[in-house]
Amino acid sequence: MNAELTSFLTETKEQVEKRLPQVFENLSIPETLVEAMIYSLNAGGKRIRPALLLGTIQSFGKPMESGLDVACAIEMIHTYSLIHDDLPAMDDDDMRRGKPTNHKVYGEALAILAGDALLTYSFELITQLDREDISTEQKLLLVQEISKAAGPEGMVGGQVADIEGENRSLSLDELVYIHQHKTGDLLTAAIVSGAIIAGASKDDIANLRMFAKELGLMFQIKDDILDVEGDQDLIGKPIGSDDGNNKSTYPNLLGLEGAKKKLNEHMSNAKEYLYKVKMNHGLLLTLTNYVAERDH
Ligand SMILES: CC(C)=CCC/C(C)=C/COP(=O)(O)OP(=O)(O)O
Ligand SMILES: C=C(C)CCOP(=O)(O)OP(=O)(O)O
Repeated sequence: MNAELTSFLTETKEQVEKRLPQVFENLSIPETLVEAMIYSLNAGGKRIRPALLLGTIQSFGKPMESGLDVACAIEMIHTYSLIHDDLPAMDDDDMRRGKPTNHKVYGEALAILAGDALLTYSFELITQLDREDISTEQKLLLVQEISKAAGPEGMVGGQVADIEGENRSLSLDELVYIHQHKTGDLLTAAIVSGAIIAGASKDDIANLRMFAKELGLMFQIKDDILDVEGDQDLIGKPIGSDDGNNKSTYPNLLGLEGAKKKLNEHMSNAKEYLYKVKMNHGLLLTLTNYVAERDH
């Protein structure tokens, strides 16, 4: 990873991790609930969605600070999805981000409710934004974009298709549907939200959306590849869990080399769309390379 990207990822991670606990201050919440929410939020993670959102704002020459709370909101939605994905009714995983999963520490009921609270509070946070540089119309666009990405047509729909696809072999089209919605849509929402906050034009948003769709596929294909050849200590959970859960993955369907070839094809497509956007491309290009080359 180049030094500039390392410092960008470190800086955005630090900003988000400082802000996240602050957004729960002065709220009247049962102590165990806030503890369970903060447990998973604090458990680490690459914070790639906040980095993409903030990086998009910066690439349009606007102050990243304007997107900090929305970046936190999207990280809260992502964290809820991981808490629920790990539940016994879903992937039944014991470890996440190098720590016991939320339900292992707090029990299933509280894990479900901590996820629910993270999801709902994320939207409360966006509607409460009080900044001169974000209009009411922009807030409405953000809520529309993010709720659609997280909801039945987005991440939830993708997760249902993923569960229904277990124990049978899927076609590539079916797998693309799952990857795009389960993973790609929230990553897309992060990038498009950055563009909305930066006041980007409709054309630029449309091209960024196409870029993000390709990036979302890349992200999950790489996750599948890491599940085969990654390092357990870096990933923070056992490798081979996709096989254990009888999931169809790119490496299962196309072989490891075939999966890597697809990853590269989507990377080329992503960069083509990115070059069409009127912005400074450098940062999002390096983030695209990072998605393909990351080790966890
Ligand atoms: C509505 C819900 C609960 C959505 C979950 C979405 C999601 C991306 C789960 C992780 O996928 P994964 O199982 O492929 O990733 P990991 O290998 O990290 O568990
Ligand atoms: C969508 C997928 C593949 C689940 C894991 O997401 P990340 O790889 O972003 O997980 P963290 O870094 O946030 O733990």
